[in-house]
This record gives sequence, C-alpha cells and structure tokens, in this order.
Amino acid sequence: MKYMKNQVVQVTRGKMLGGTSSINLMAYTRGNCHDCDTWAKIVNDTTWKWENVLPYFIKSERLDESDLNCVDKELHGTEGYLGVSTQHNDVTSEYLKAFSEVGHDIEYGINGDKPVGFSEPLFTIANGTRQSAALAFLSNFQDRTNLHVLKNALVTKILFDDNKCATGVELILNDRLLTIRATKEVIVSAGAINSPQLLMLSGVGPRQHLKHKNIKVISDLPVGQKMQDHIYVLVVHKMGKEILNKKPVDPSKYPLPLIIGYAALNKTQKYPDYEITTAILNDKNDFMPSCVFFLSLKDEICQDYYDHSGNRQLMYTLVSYLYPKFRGQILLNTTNPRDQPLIYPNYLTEEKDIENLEKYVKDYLKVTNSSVFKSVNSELIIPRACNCVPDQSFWKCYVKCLVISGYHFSGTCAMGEVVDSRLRVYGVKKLRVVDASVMLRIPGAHTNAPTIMIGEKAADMIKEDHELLLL
Ligand SMILES: Cc1cc2nc3c(=O)[nH]c(=O)nc-3n(C[C@H](O)[C@H](O)[C@H](O)COP(=O)(O)OP(=O)(O)OC[C@H]3O[C@@H](n4cnc5c(N)ncnc54)[C@H](O)[C@@H]3O)c2cc1C
Repeated sequence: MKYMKNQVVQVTRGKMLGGTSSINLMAYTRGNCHDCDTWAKIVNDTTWKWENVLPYFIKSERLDESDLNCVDKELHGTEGYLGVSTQHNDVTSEYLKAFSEVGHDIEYGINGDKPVGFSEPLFTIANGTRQSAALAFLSNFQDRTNLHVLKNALVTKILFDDNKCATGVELILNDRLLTIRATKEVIVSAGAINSPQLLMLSGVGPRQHLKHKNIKVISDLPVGQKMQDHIYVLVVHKMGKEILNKKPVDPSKYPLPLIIGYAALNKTQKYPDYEITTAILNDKNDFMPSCVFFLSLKDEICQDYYDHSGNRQLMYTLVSYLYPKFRGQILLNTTNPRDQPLIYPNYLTEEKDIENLEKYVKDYLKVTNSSVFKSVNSELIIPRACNCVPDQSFWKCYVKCLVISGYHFSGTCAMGEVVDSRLRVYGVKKLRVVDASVMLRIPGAHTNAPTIMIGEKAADMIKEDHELLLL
C-alpha cells in the first residue's frame, strides 16, 4: 500500500455462519437519515428514505428493556430477534464530560435521528451473548421445514439458462461438486468482497475483465468497481493520572468501555463528517491485542506504543472518515473460486481525503483542551516508527502512518449500478444481491445494523414480488 507507508491492509471477514457479524466489534450503529435519504434520491425510490427504512431497523431490534430509558423509545424495538444492549460505565461518563466541555452534544442512543452527538454505544449483545446474524436470525428457525443450511459449502457459480434466468447454484461440499436448483430465485449474500467475485465468476461483471479471464459474459455490469470503506486514524493518549479507576469489565459480557461520537466541522451540516470510537484501557497490556490483531498495525508501531505507555491508563480513539472520496476495486485473480480475488481498496489515493483526515484528527484533538484532560496531564503518544518530523507535513505523515481499514467494505454491487432498488441484478432474471455490497454510498456508521436493515427490507420485497406478503 504505497499511500499508507507500506502498511499491509487486512481485509478481515467472518468465514462462518453469521459471517462478519460473528467476529465484529458488535457496535450497533444505524447511520443517519441523510444516508438513506441520499440512497432514495439516487435510485429514485422513496421506499429507501429514512422514514421508510426505520421500521426495518426497529423490526429486527430487541433492545434490553433496562436500556429503554436511555434512548428515544419511538426509534427502538424490543421485540425483534437481534438482541441489543448498552454498557454503563463510570469511566466513560467522565470522558464524555470532556467531550461535552469542548462543545460536543451528549446524546444517548444516538442512532439516526440526530446527525451529531457523543454517547455510550449500543452493542449487539444480549445477556452476555454476541448477537451474530446466525444466532439472531437462524437459531430461532432451526425447525422450519423450508429452511436448509449447508455448512462448509463454497458456492462456485450461479447457473443461468439461455434466457439469462438464474436457475440455481453450483457448490463444493466435502470436495463434491453439487448443483442446487432454485424454484423462485437466487439470492447472493456473500458480502462486499465475495458477492462481486461470485457474480464475476458466473459471467456478471465488466465485459473487458471477464473476457480477459475467458469467462462468457452474461451481463456487462460494473461489478466490484466502486468499493467503499471507512478509514480510521488511530490516536492514543496516555493519562498521567487515571480519570477514575476503571471498574473491571467482565469480558464475557462487554468489550472495553467505549464511546462513539459523531461530529461535523460545519455545525449546521445535516450529517457528520467523522465518527470517533474511543476505548478506555487500564494499561498497555489491554491495548496490545487490539494494536496487533484488530488494528493490524506494524509490529514496530505497536512496540513503540508499548514502550511509551508506562503503566498508565490509555485512551485509544479511531477517528473514522465517514464519507471518503476514494473508490476501490475488486477483480478476479484467477477463475478458481477457491482463490481470493484481487482487492484494491485505494485508501488515501485522493489528496482531498488526506487533507480531510488531517482536519478531523485535529478537530477531535480539541478534547485535550478540556479541564478533564488537563487535570490528568494527558499526552498524545506518537510512535517513533512513523518517522514524522515536527514540521508542516507532520499531520499528513501522522495520518499516512496510522490509517487503517474500518472493515466496512461496501458498494461493490451498488444499487443503481449493478442491482436495481429492489436489489435485482440488471440484465438477468431471478437473481438478487442482499448484503453490504449493495450500499451505493457508505453509511455514516458501522455497517452491521444497516446490512441487517437491508436484509429485513429485502425479505419484504421478495415476499411482495412473489405475492407472499401477509398483511
Ligand atoms: C474486525 C471487524 C470489526 C467490525 N466491527 C463492526 C462493528 O462493531 N459494528 C458494525 O456495525 N460493523 C462492524 N463491522 C462490519 C460488519 O460486521 C459488516 O459490514 C457486516 O457484517 C457485513 O455483512 P455482509 O452480510 O455484507 O457480509 P458478511 O457478514 O461478510 O457475510 C458473508 C457470508 O458469506 C459467506 N460466503 C462468502 N463467499 C461465499 C461463497 N462463495 N459460498 C458460500 N458462502 C460464502 C461468508 O463465509 C460469510 O458467512 C466489522 C467488521 C470487521 C471485519
């Protein structure tokens, strides 16, 4: 990655039932109304407007009753399959005071209706258990006679008849090649990296690329072409004194004490520019697993953090650029479905993105002017391995050194380009894509809840199209 100081970017995904929801950080964030209203406008379909998708967020949610007092009840559901709850922690309350002092609103349960504000987040956790999509949406229906789940199966191809009508899929199970026929339609939900791979392997994709790979073109579409992601910049503060003693968190119930906040540089703007995800850590030993595995930073950078943290309380923040300009690309490497596709995220290829990231990091750092931060002599740790000299180029260098993927891959089978607003693939029949790849503009939030909303909405659209919707 030449624009990112030679960092290797891990394109982490969950290869299991429940997919990436089975390994993610479990933050439950929906994005803001501007996101869906923009989608609706671009695809000219008002059913995607915020007011029309909100019922789908609510439908799937089962917010813990004890958390209802912290949120606007109208916007949350308590009867869905996806358990959601929050963790209250005295130490996060203290840090929230610091953000409030420098002008950020504290808005509990911020989830769509208000564009900006800082809060303890909601998590997809219920009774101490991760609410993966598999646990939430499959485990309750194991006895259904019309539901069959094939574990450890790799779908290798979508099959079409001469009328470009999807008739089923080919898959490998226990080294055997099987064909499954579809009676109504085929729905692809392989995620933003593998859905485009599967479509291209099946002849749906950019003509030139498919021809180059000797794949017969069924529909010439810009599959894989407009990959999006959030990019995070890491900011770590060491506290000279502790801001409250953190009560030990039960890791079997919640991850680290977290704050999630949304901020806009222009206070009248209707959507945020950046998001912060802030974790409060007892000390460096809490930080190392995140640094090495989750953030996937280079060893020498993590070592620097380790060496310079002392035994102090740490606050690590990921400043997330919510609407970056860069667009990446997924291409086939080979025609073997077992091979990974080529992934070009193109982070930081746009000069404007680097400039904006610098601005957002600096805006976030205003929190260090708060009396809370001053009272504990907070200190920004700058890893020496970044080799950033303290001149005018310092923040540019900092951003390039400490930028990572937000793992919010999306947009590779975008609505309006590859699928229509009912998620049907253009140029073929009886084929839909339903996952994060259809997001035509990345939402200003973590992407799990928006993906589940898309799933809920797609379920109704499919039932409507087959006249199965019970009113
Ligand atoms: C480390 C990490 C942390 C994250 N943290 C958060 C968070 O805190 N909050 C949040 O909202 N979002 C988070 N996300 C992002 C979020 O989890 C994803 O955006 C979301 O789960 C994507 O859902 P999806 O259905 O599009 O794809 P996936 O969940 O990736 O599902 C795709 C599924 O298809 C399967 N598959 C792929 N190809 C084939 C094939 N050929 N045959 C058969 N099966 C196939 C995969 O095994 C997988 O089960 C995080 C992501 C990562 C990686």
